[in-house]
Amino acid sequence: MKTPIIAPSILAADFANLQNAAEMLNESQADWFHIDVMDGVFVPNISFGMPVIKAIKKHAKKPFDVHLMITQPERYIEDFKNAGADILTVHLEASPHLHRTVQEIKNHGMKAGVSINPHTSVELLRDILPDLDLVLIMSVNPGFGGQKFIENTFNKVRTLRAMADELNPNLIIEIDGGVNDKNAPDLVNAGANALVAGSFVFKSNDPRQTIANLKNQ
Ligand SMILES: O=C(CO)[C@H](O)[C@H](O)COP(=O)(O)O
Repeated sequence: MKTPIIAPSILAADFANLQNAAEMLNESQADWFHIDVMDGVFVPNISFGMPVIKAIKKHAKKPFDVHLMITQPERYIEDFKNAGADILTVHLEASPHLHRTVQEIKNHGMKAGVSINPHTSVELLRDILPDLDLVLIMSVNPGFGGQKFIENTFNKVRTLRAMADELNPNLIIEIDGGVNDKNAPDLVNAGANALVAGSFVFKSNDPRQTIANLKNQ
């Protein structure tokens, strides 16, 4: 089995100790920091924004994989670049001119990702797929950590990997929501190559070991 990229989600960390969380991730086998930005409009929850990302960046030694769960994300591309984003992912459902948004992200020197909600068909990505570095498939309804993984995600990963083999073989397929040591191997076998894990990592007794286990199963 191929070794996946592991991107622990800061959403599940102790917000009063984000420096500790960053140092733990620096020392772990995590590949990226996953940063969830929520606006209370696109999703029914508010997380944090640019100032908090900048503060974490000061202590981080790995790329920032920033997932925008906000409406019209094109308004803030430069701000997230300045805050420290290396990969910027926007929702297909939130950006009416997605092609332009993706080009703008790349023009700002970041890798470009598009995310889809559980109800959105991967087929809707076909025409934008050659332009993307990453697709993030939500395996829970976005807005909250700690939810149950939606099993239909496996079908979506298989369909998307087949599309990517044809249109964009280097595409990173990232899964976000309810990821744990039970579903991770099957996700990778289905074609995913990046896994976000929030609660499973940060609520475990030994987050560093949990990350190592996810990476090396
Ligand atoms: O994007 C998210 C929520 O919208 C979180 O990244 C995702 O839910 C991961 O958290 P957990 O691993 O606890 O499910």
